[in-house]
Amino acid sequence: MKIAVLPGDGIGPEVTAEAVAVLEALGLPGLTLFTGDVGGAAYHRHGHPLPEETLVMARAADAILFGAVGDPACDALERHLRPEQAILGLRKHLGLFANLRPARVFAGLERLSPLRADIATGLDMLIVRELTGDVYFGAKGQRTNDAGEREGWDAMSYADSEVRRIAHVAFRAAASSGLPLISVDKANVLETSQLWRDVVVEVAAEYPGVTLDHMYVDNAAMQVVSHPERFGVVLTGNLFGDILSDLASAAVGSIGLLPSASLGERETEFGTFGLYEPIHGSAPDIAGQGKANPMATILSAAMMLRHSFGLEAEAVRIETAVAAALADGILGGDLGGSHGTAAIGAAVRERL
Ligand SMILES: NC(=O)c1ccc[n+]([C@@H]2O[C@H](COP(=O)([O-])OP(=O)(O)OC[C@H]3O[C@@H](n4cnc5c(N)ncnc54)[C@H](O)[C@@H]3O)[C@@H](O)[C@H]2O)c1
Ligand SMILES: CC(C)[C@H](C(=O)O)[C@@H](O)C(=O)O
Ligand SMILES: [Mg+2]
Repeated sequence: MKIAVLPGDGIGPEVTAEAVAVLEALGLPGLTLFTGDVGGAAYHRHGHPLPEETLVMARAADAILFGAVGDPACDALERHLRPEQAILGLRKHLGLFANLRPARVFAGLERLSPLRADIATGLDMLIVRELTGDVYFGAKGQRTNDAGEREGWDAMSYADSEVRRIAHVAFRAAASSGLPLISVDKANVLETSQLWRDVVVEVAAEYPGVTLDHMYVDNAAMQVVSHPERFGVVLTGNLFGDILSDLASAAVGSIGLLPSASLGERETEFGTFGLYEPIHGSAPDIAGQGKANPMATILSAAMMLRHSFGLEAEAVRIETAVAAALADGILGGDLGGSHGTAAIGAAVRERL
């Protein structure tokens, strides 16, 4: 079982080190880890945020554990050289179109949420975010318009097949969990969203047991914090999913708690090939201070064991240990506590 570990920038190396230590603490036989450069760290060393050798390593692995990329020192570089291109490039090159972002308030941990406890208690949703299309990957640029003014532009589009394959992922998740499905779009304004909605309705015919609703993204943002219990599986595009998942993380308590899995169609001998990362970024404001909460990355490692290695019991072991640490008051600064990165990692390992 080969895992490519790509720590990246800022707090990325700090949080991945703890997740790797958790994996090692499980003592799984046959686990081999390789480390590669991505992001600003790779740019500074190799002149490119996603060096060819990193891509080769990623392709050769059965799963990827990714930290975060992003470095303010690189923000003035041409876009194709910026750290963020590493994660966008990995998703695109590896065909990882299905991004699973579960957001859940653990039972008894409603107090971590800024929402009223009676509202927070119903928050348990799976955001299924399309990850390789939308305005992220359309043509873009800056130009001078006819009025002689500077203008920036980004083309948003989705092809039928792109919507269809991610819709199937969401419908399957809804069918197997018995949860209702809400598709989030902006079909009242955007043609891209109208096509999205039409395709989702077509796919729905294949899943008669799944309850489907559609919601405009502005309304969805409002309801995630006012009525989170209405959401089970949430199907949405790349941009809306990016925004809604940060919102959902705040409703849970912190962005330092939300993991993700990015999956494609490739199967290995162990499970589905995938990339696993916290939903947060490189957090330059707290990088290098040992303050980052590694739980999102540790929970991402649990998702890796589940989806890429078929190790459900070990995944649950990690998730239970994280929940136990939180219940015991092991809280990072992001949750109003004073535990540092290493202390949180150690506390999770003690509870495995
Ligand atoms: N997948 C990724 O690699 C990824 C994701 C998001 C942002 N980014 C990049 O990260 C950089 C910073 O972006 P940003 O500031 O908008 O978002 P961010 O997620 O890095 O940070 C937002 C806020 O949340 C806090 N935070 C984030 N993760 C935390 C953790 N584990 N523990 C405690 N606090 C945490 C940060 O300190 C900051 O105050 C940018 O370059 C951005 O492009 C990368
Ligand atoms: C860093 C950025 C490209 C990325 C995204 O927008 O997908 C991040 O915000 C995320 O949520 O993984
Ligand atoms: Mg994001």
